[in-house]
Amino acid sequence: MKICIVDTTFARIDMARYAIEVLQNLMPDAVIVRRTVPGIKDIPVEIKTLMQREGCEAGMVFGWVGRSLVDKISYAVYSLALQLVQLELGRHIIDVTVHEDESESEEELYRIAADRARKHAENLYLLLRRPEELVRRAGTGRRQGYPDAGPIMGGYG
Ligand SMILES: Cc1nc2c(=O)[nH]c(=O)nc-2n(C[C@H](O)[C@H](O)[C@H](O)CO)c1C
Repeated sequence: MKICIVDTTFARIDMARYAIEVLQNLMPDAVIVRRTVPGIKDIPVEIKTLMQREGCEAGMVFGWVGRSLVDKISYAVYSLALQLVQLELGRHIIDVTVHEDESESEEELYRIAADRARKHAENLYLLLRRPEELVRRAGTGRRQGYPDAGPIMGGYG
């Protein structure tokens, strides 16, 4: 089992290292192949060609989006491209992205980034190895980077 990972030099936190720790713990048999590109718009072609060349079962990508409108437009373009790559390959590529304006505090941004990377690595493990556990978690308000929102209990319908 191979997992492909692509991140960027634009990012201000090494998010991939947190995800790799979790993946190695949950899937010690998995081989992890990692590449780094300048920014998010360079990720789609890199993750696609890497997954095709390496035969990865799935991928994870780590992006950092700046505060400006042009940054956010770049993210929208990248996000669509990533969807197309997943559809073309028929493979999951988990998109771990931190938006720099999610917090004014660098400490909080660090916490968000590490939590999101770790939880999405667990999500990838569940997608690949424990799909029934994800079904069990349906509708439970899970979040990455923040505490879970939790489920809205019945009794309203
Ligand atoms: C405007 C902009 N914003 C971001 C960003 O928020 N995050 C990021 O990772 N990269 C950004 N880039 C750079 C592009 O992703 C890419 O690296 C360059 O256009 C070179 O291909 C650009 C050009």
